[in-house]
Amino acid sequence: MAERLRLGDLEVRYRIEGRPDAPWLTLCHPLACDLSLWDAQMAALTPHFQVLRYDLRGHGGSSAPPGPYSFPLLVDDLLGLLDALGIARSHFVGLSLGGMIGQYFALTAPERLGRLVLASTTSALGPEVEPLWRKRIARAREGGMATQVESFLERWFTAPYRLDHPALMASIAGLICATPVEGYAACAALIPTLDITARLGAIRAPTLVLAGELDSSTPPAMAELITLSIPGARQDVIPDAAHLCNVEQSERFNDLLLEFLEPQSH
Ligand SMILES: O=C(O)CC1=CCC(=O)O1
Repeated sequence: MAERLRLGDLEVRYRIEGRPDAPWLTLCHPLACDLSLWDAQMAALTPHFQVLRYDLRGHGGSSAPPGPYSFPLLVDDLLGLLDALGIARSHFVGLSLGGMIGQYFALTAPERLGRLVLASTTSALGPEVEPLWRKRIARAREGGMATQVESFLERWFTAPYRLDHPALMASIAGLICATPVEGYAACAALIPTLDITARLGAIRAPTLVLAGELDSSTPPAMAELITLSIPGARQDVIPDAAHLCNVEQSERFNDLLLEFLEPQSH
């Protein structure tokens, strides 16, 4: 069952599942989603870890304080949550926006981090994407989150997968529509500002970088740049997956997580 706690200006919704005696593993979701985005991982992870998943500021059941937000603020939220729950150290899996937060987390509080998985993410999209994100935010403000659904689903899943999974597409569309416009706008505005590649050499956590082979939002080349920048990082490309590779190829994604996180060694 999800719980809530207050951290300063933020009420955060989170869920803890898994083995109480096992190492902590924290899951951080993408833009316009919530903690349910990890549902397809839970059966594989909970026998081995104490899994914490939470809704980002401005998303799901967490509150949406007015923007602007910043990556350091999103990391403060995460650290506040870990502190409040008495979690000294956790592995971390972040996908897309969650992976951007993961890079900041690794640099800000290395002593709180075990192993790091950065999935479908980037260390810099480049200033040229700023007008695109500005337009998306403006459309969401004018017409609501329903205006974002079609293009998100097209970027997040391959066409054959969308056609074969209409009920799942409807449920993901529901997540997008349920995201408060303010929270979406404040988080989406951060994406074109990300420019952290030059700092990644300071990350010491063992790191796995995952990319969907067919991801047009954060293609494998962006994963490769992260992998080359973090000392000792490993990379895997997941075939037949677009941006939300943890959903579209959940079995392969879960296998790669478990292989990297080596739960039996704890
Ligand atoms: O939706 C996209 O195209 C890419 C994206 C950036 C941050 C995020 O969570 O998704």
